[in-house]
Amino acid sequence: MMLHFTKMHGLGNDFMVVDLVTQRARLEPERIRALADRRFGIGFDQLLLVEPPSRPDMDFRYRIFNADGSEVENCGNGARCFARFVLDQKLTARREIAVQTAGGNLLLKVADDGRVRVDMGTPRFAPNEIPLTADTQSHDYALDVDGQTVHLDALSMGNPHAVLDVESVAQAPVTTLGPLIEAHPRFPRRVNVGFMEIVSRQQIRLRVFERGVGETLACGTGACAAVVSGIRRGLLDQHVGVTLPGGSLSIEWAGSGQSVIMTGPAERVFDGRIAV
Ligand SMILES: N[C@H](CCC[C@H](N)C(=O)O)C(=O)O
Repeated sequence: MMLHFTKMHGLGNDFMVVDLVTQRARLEPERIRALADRRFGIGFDQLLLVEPPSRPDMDFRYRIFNADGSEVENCGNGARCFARFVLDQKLTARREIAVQTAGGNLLLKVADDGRVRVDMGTPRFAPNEIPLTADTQSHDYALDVDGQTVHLDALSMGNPHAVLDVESVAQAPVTTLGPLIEAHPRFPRRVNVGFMEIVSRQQIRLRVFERGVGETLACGTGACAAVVSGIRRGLLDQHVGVTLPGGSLSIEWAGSGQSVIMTGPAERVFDGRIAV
């Protein structure tokens, strides 16, 4: 069968987006990996499947799969592209959209200028909610990584994030340390690894080695996790600009028990169809 899709990106974090409201398809992990291949397939960081909701108070459900075929709980850049997609496809006319994900429910608002504001829910810090093997909750975990001790913060934005402070993202060991932490045994479901350079109390630079993908040009949940980590350690103010290799996001967090608010762009690149 032929499956229609739209290629989209949020600051260069790119997606294959599929409407499974008006189409039917079942994509196994092996097929997702093949479609994600940037030479033999379409090429993407994540696959986003748009489905009808399973609850009457929600407008849609959206499922997220990394390029390695693993299904995950949340995707910030994907949420913005999802909102743009359902409006462009006329699957809704609402500019405020409630969507279910495996990691929790999100509220999306599409502005007239096309930027999307996402209520990303509240961060979670308990080790068993990240998940992270640890005796007590902290914002400074010491991990033995290949014989060296690495200090990091860790939290959940629905999906797991580790946050490391670095002097300079340009010199950060993203490609060497990133995969070692991503697969570290103390993160039983693996982890996304953010390398944060604090520029001021209102500005950071960030690079992210994403679970199931590798380094991406941007990571929305990673930007949320880094800002939350900086705020809770007293290093950042409530509203922070995050500069990633693919562009900038605005992140706000008013503190414990409050939602993280992310605002940024979402772009369509092309429509296509592929045999599945
Ligand atoms: N790699 C992530 C999912 C995608 C997150 C990212 N693309 C974003 O914008 O939040 C994980 O395994 O949890």
